[in-house]
Amino acid sequence: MPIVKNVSRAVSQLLQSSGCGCGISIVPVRCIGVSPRQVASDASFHSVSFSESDHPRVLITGGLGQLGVGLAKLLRKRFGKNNVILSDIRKPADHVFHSGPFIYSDILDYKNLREIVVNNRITWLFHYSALLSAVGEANVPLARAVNITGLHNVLDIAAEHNLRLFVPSTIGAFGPTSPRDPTPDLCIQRPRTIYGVSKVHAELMGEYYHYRYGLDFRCLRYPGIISADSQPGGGTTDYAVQIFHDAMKTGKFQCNLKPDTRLPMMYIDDCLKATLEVMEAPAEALSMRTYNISAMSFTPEELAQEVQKHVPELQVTYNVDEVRQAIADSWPMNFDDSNARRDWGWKHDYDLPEQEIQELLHISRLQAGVVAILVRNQTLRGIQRLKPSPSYS
Ligand SMILES: NC(=O)C1=CN([C@@H]2O[C@H](COP(=O)(O)OP(=O)(O)OC[C@H]3O[C@@H](n4cnc5c(N)ncnc54)[C@H](O)[C@@H]3O)[C@@H](O)[C@H]2O)C=CC1
Ligand SMILES: CC(=O)[C@H](N)C(=O)O
Repeated sequence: MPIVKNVSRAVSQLLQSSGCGCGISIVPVRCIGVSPRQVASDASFHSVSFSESDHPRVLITGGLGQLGVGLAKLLRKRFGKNNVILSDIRKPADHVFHSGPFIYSDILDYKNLREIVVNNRITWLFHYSALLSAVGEANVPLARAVNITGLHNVLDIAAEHNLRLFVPSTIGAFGPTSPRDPTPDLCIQRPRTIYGVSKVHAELMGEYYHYRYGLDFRCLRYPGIISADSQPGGGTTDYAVQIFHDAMKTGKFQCNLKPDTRLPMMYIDDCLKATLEVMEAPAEALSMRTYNISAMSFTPEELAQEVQKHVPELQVTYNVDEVRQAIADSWPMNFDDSNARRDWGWKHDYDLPEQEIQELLHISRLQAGVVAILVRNQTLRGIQRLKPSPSYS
């Protein structure tokens, strides 16, 4: 039985354009001063643009989505607040704006992105901007621009300025002809979404730039990510976040996938930990540049049963969204991440249920004014309705 150790805040924004930068439709003209083609073909595989004793200076693109704010928090703890710049095309919430450097950056604006990298002497770039699977199918031209043209901009700038570059890929980079249970790192990849196609493209382009120009490209294929205090951006796995909000807010949850749809999932802390670990791994340890990472795998029915142990009144119904279901049916059911475990010691912390609670992890207020008590263990253990905490008001 797969379990989640945390409970999420806020409602899902499935297919909501504002959460995904869908207002952006112009692809600016590129202004390349130094093409990656001018990078020496015998350049070192290792990015050495900063002294190993220094902290990296980090830029996160698309940082206001589900994962970026948490990543910034983790990296700031590690490298110092002012060494990590969060960027996006959206306006940050007050608490995000005041938590560390934030800058506007549209990844489709090559010149602006380059300026930011140069002026801030960036050495590591985490490229999180993307349109996810469901919103991508709803706006293919925009997904193509953001996920492919944007990636090209980032790759060129990273190569020109010797950055260490992290680009996340996804279980969505596989398709119906890939082995699904489990899915290894190297196998047929013929995804049938623009999201998946753009992610395979990112994997291949990143690896090409690595071998051709020496770009220090690192990539993890994330499962669906479950988070407590951030909203999902319009993907197929969003239901696994939404169920917690609905359990807390209304006691009713309508799932848009069939009850037996099994997908790989991961708690956000594991995802961000893996991201930092692979970026810090010595280059010699990396036998590949794109790795699967895995933690748990569950179906909506299994997750609902687990949540109902804690919220017995939760009513779950199913109203299948054909687009999402077709996507989910083509994705891996279980992910083989043995290469990551062998090469750089990847190990997840949050997994199938274990009965002992270790410690209270986190308190998050939901929109409805209730508070979820989140416990630290491999299981979702307690949800309580409390008055809003003043600290969140
Ligand atoms: N959340 C998940 O379950 C998974 C996420 N990933 C990948 O991780 C990365 C981050 O994911 P999330 O935070 O969930 O995505 P998200 O959809 O929540 O956030 C993406 C962000 O990109 C920004 N963006 C859109 N167009 C932009 C542009 N032109 N310039 C700059 N920013 C732009 C949006 O404003 C948004 O804040 C993505 O690349 C995604 O593909 C991979 C697998 C699973
Ligand atoms: C698994 C992903 O890449 C994302 N959450 C999506 O469902 O599109």
